[in-house]
Amino acid sequence: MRWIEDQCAAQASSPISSALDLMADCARIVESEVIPIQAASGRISAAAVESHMALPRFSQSAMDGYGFHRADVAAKVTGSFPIVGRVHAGGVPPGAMDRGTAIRLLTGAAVPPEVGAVVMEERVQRSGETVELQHPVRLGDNVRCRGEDVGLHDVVLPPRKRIDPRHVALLAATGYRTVEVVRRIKVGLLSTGNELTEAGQPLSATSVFDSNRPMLMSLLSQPHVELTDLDLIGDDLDSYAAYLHDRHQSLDVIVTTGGVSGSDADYTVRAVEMAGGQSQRIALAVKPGKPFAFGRLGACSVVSLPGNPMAALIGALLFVRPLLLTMSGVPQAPRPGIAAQASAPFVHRPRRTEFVPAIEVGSSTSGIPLIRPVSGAGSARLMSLSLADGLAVIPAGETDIVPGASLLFHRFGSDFSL
Ligand SMILES: Nc1nc2c(c(=O)[nH]1)N[C@H]1C(S)=C(S)[C@@H](COP(=O)(O)OP(=O)(O)OC[C@H]3O[C@@H](n4cnc5c(N)ncnc54)[C@H](O)[C@@H]3O)O[C@H]1N2
Ligand code: MOO
Repeated sequence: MRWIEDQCAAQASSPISSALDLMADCARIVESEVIPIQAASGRISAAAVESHMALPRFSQSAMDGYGFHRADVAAKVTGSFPIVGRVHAGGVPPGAMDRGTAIRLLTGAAVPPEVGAVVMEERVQRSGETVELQHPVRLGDNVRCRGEDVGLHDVVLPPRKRIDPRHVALLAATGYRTVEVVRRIKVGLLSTGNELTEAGQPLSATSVFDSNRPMLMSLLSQPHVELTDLDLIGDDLDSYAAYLHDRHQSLDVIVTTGGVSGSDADYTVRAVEMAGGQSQRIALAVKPGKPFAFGRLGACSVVSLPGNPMAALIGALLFVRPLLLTMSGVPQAPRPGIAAQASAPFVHRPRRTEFVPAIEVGSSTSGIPLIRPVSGAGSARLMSLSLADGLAVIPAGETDIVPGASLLFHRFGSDFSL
């Protein structure tokens, strides 16, 4: 395992990328499994899937209408055509079709090879068993050609791609019933702190409800993740270490919150070590979210996030979700975000990249979203966070942001899927 002690020693705090690099270096890509395609939405493909067929497999009518001979279409013949047959979707076309005739075709029907175009039924006059074509049509009109959608051997599912219902449809249309996906990453979540109480249990005068674990359970409840609730752990080093030792073998990742900032009452790093693993505390140049640790217990990665709720959320967004994708073999993509403009000051002390809960208040004359900080935000506060539309990012090197200045903004919905 490559640690980053040198960097930490050189800088009072480490950039976000150091923690990501450290985790990526240690992350192992998990195995794959084969599952029914109906269950594959949200899972990550393990390998490229090629089509064994062209789509459409045969030329099809795109409309309910009439097919005309390609020689007549090419010669722009109009007038009255006897109807010599009828093909519905799934039906088999009759034998060879002569010039000067028309064939009734329903949407999806196989188009006989002689047909050069299909004319919608609304565009012709039908009387008895003849059809009147008043205007010439173009070759190929309303015909779906064999292979125009998918070619034989086209990749219908790229590797390491998050599968969604569109891919499921494409797999089904090309005849697949199952697909090979990355197995779900087994993640255990625990909260630490003697002050914490499970919602629904009586509170003592100085205790607080555990909000981090429910928050992270819902944040990480994703199709490519198999979550285990590891409950609340009190501030007792021996039992914390014994618990980690017991539980880590069946998990790929343990995420902890609280007890990581390094005081004599913060047990997480020591508990990982006492359980037989290693853990590295890193002071990150991120606000909120500075105290952080990453370690290994056997094959299980242990990500330790700070206890303050907003800091825990930022840590999970910045580090835990990317780690789970890395373990699924998905290459890290730059975090999305949009350019926004400050409509009010953002107070910022340099040194840490700051994520500020912000509200969209409109857009500038050039269409750029205008944002202002939510009042009363803080690492330990939840109301301001829940009122925000997203997080504004103030780079470590900046000072206060003045109205009119540009800012990167991550919408909770589109950028973080909250
Ligand atoms: N002397 C220092 N004190 C603190 C530092 C520091 O650098 N030096 N860092 C501060 C920062 S920044 C943060 S963030 C917190 C993180 O500390 P810990 O990770 O050790 O977390 P705790 O001390 O256990 O808890 C902090 C705070 O959060 C509440 N908490 C914890 N877990 C939960 C939970 N599951 N649900 C709801 N609330 C939770 C806890 O009660 C505390 O109020 O440390 C600062 N201190
Ligand atoms: O950085 Mo702490 O993580 O501000 O709350």
